[in-house]
Amino acid sequence: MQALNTLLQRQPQAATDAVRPPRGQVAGMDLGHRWYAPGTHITIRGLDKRFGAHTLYDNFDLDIPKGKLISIFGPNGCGKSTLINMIAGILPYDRGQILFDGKDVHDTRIGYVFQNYREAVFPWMRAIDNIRYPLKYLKLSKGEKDARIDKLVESFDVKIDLNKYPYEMSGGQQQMVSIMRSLVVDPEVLFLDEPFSALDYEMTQFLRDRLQKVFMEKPVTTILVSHDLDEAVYLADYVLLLSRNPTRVADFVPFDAPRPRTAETTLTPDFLRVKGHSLEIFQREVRK
Ligand SMILES: Nc1ncnc2c1ncn2[C@@H]1O[C@H](COP(=O)(O)OP(=O)(O)OP(=O)(O)O)[C@@H](O)[C@H]1O
Repeated sequence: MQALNTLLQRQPQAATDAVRPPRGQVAGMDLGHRWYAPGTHITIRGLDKRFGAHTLYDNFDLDIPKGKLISIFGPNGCGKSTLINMIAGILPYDRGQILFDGKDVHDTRIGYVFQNYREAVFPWMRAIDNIRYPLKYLKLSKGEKDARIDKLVESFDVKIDLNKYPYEMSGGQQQMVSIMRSLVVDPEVLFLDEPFSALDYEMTQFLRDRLQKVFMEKPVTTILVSHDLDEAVYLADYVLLLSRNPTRVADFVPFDAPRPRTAETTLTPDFLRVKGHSLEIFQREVRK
């Protein structure tokens, strides 16, 4: 709950001299001593993370493109959640730099959906108040806030009564509330840590489709951790395959099937090729 509160209460601050990146740290320019390409949103350089004597990340570099959905897939315990938590600014790292368009995470609006929705939604608030909650930290008029909520409710095609409390809702409905709450701030970056793994198939399909719809309306840089390779490929613009520790990028595989993707997408040669290739890399890493 602590991490959640920190995230929900984080307001983008005006850039100050203390947090403004040094001259030259803009997309397409030299970031310190390394080049990064135009179109890059998040740059990770020289990241180290240790848990006690165990080195999880050692001088790790990664570029994440803007407005794309990246699925992270890799062996158990390779550090998928640790990576997104470090990028989202809720877990400290030992060394390195993570910048968003040259900005610090504290100057970036982010949305985060946790796997465990039961601990993520506020049980004492109605669904609608859960969704509205992060807006109290943004400088918007009441009319603007209402308009945001109305648009989200419309996008998600919500059929349930949002005046209900979480305990009156199914797990899938609670996770939908959690996803809507992460989107209401109009995030620059959206983090999804296994958001569907505890949900039934029907609800998973529904929420994947809603997410795709929102993403098509406005492509927001999204980082998804998934244990389901079909899901990882189905939703992704790129599948980031991680190795065993110390964690490296094993591959970064593009998948550019048109959206919205449907059940038919999973039967296309392109989908089967990307999935087959990803599985091969995964099995190679697991055997190491
Ligand atoms: N707070 C912590 N203290 C000590 N070790 C930790 C901590 N958090 C994670 N680890 C260790 O770091 C490694 C990576 O954990 P992480 O949860 O990031 O992996 P993951 O790839 O998301 O795992 P999974 O596939 O099981 O979801 C694991 O070995 C884990 O035990």
